[in-house]
Amino acid sequence: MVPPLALDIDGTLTTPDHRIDPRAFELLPDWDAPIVFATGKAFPYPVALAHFLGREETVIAENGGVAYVDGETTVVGDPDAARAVVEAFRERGGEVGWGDGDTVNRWRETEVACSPDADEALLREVAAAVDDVEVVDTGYAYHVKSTGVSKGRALGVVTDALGLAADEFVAVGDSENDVSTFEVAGESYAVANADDAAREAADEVVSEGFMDGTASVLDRLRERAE
Ligand SMILES: O=C(O)COP(=O)(O)O
Ligand SMILES: [Mg+2]
Repeated sequence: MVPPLALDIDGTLTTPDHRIDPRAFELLPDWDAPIVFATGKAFPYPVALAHFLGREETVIAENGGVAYVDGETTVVGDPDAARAVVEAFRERGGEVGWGDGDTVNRWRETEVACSPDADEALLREVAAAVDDVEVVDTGYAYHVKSTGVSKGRALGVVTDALGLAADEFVAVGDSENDVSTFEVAGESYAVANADDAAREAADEVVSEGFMDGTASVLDRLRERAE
């Protein structure tokens, strides 16, 4: 039997230019165990991915702020604190940086994401003045979020609902927001493009980057199961 998976999305199932790698549509629909998509993106993104892969919508969004399994949604974190930080950041001249419309934050319920082009030093300075709020850099955004909210904690909520233990899962990821997943999963892999925090936390750093790395892990898990 192949193991259940906890998969990050950006940097892990994508190409270097941020597209879903087409191999996700070959490798994941028939994976014969649960898959949890665990992302920093807002709730609709992993739901849509699971939907279009023909998988159960079992997802963690907003770095653990939102978890969805078996039709149940769990929301944790203090969105008002995150919004207050971003408001103060704006008052001091900072820009969230996604342009008009801002679909990155439109459906976000527990945190606020700023563009990688945003003024990181100013954002961190403003956030440091507020209790229980932190800034997490995924390489794709700076997330202003409640401390204590994490993908790893949300994975506990999801695995309980599935009647599984987190340590039965194999996790693949690429950044700081995957460290908590790596800590609770039974086995963890960082792809070659991973940041230092993810590399350090992973059981293994694979030699290929992005979906090449993830595909190599999945191949290995399948061979092992045979
Ligand atoms: O939304 C981000 O910043 C990163 O998303 P990810 O957790 O799927 O890599
Ligand atoms: Mg990622």
